[in-house]
Amino acid sequence: MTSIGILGSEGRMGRAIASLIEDAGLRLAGGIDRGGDAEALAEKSDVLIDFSTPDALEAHLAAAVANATPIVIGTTGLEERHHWLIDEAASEIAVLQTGNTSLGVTMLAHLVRDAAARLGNDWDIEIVETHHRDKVDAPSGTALLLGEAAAAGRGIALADASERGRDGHTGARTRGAIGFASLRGGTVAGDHSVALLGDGERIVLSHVAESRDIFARGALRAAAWLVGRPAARYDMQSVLDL
Ligand SMILES: NC(=O)C1=CN([C@@H]2O[C@H](COP(=O)(O)OP(=O)(O)OC[C@H]3O[C@@H](n4cnc5c(N)ncnc54)[C@H](OP(=O)(O)O)[C@@H]3O)[C@@H](O)[C@H]2O)C=CC1
Ligand SMILES: O=C(O)C1=N[C@H](C(=O)O)C[C@H](O)C1
Repeated sequence: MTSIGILGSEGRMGRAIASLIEDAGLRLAGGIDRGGDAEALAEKSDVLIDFSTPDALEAHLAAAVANATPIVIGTTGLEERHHWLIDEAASEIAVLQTGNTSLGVTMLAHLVRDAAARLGNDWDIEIVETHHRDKVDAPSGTALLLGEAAAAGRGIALADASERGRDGHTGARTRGAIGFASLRGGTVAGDHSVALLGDGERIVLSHVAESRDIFARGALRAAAWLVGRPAARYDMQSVLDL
C-alpha cells in the first residue's frame, strides 16, 4: 500500500489529508511540522505531500531529491525563486505543484483558458477570490493559477498583464489587463470567480469549495498518481488527463 508523508501535518490541510488517507486506499507514513525532520520522513514515505509554508520549500525539495521520493506541493504564496527550485528538483524526481488540487478548479481552469482564447482581448478579465480570515497569502494560489490559464488562452505571459491591488486614482482600466481582487473573512474554504466582461454582457465562471476535503482528496489522488512517474514537473491537468 502506498505510504504518504505529510509536510505540514498539524495544519488545516494536513489534518484533512490524514483523515481521508484510508478512504483513498493509502497509508500514513508519518508527518512533520516546523522543526521536524523532512529527510527522515522522505526516507520512510513512498510519496510526500506538502501543505506548509513557502519558507520550508527548499528543505522539503532537498529531502525529496536526496531520497528519490516524489512530492506533491500544494503550498501557495510561492515566488519566482520557489518555482526555479521546483524546476531544478523536477529534473531529478517527479514533482507535482498546483495552487489547487480540486477536480472542480482544475476543470474551471480548463474552461477559463478556452473562454479567454475564444473571446479575445476585447473582453476584460477580472478574478475575485474569497478565503477565511487566517489565510496569509494574496492573491490565492488558485487565483494565480486561473490568471495563468486566462493568459495562456490569450497567448501572453501573466506577468505582462497582471493588475493587482487597485487603489486611489488608478485611471481607466488597462486594455488586456487581467485583474485580481482578494476578500478575507470568516471561515470560507475558498471561493473563486473569473468574470469575462464584454460590451453589454458578461460571463462569470465560479467555483465554491464547500470544505477542505475536496483539496485533500485531490492531493491524495495526485500523490497516488505521481508514484513511479519519471522525473518531471506535473500539474493537476496531467492527473485528470485534461
Ligand atoms: N493547493 C491547494 O489545493 C491548497 C493549498 N493550500 C495551501 O496550503 C498551505 C497550508 O494551508 P493550511 O493547512 O490552511 O495552513 P496551516 O497554517 O493550517 O498549516 C500549515 C502547517 O505547516 C506547518 N509548517 C510550518 N513550517 C513548517 C516547516 N518548516 N516544515 C513543516 N511544516 C511546517 C505549520 O506548523 P507550525 O504550526 O508548527 O508552524 C502548520 O502545521 C497554504 O499555503 C495554503 O494556501 C491550502 C488549501 C488547498
Ligand atoms: O489557504 C487556503 O485555505 C487555500 N489556499 C489555496 C489557494 O491559495 O488558492 C487553495 C484553496 O483556495 C484554499
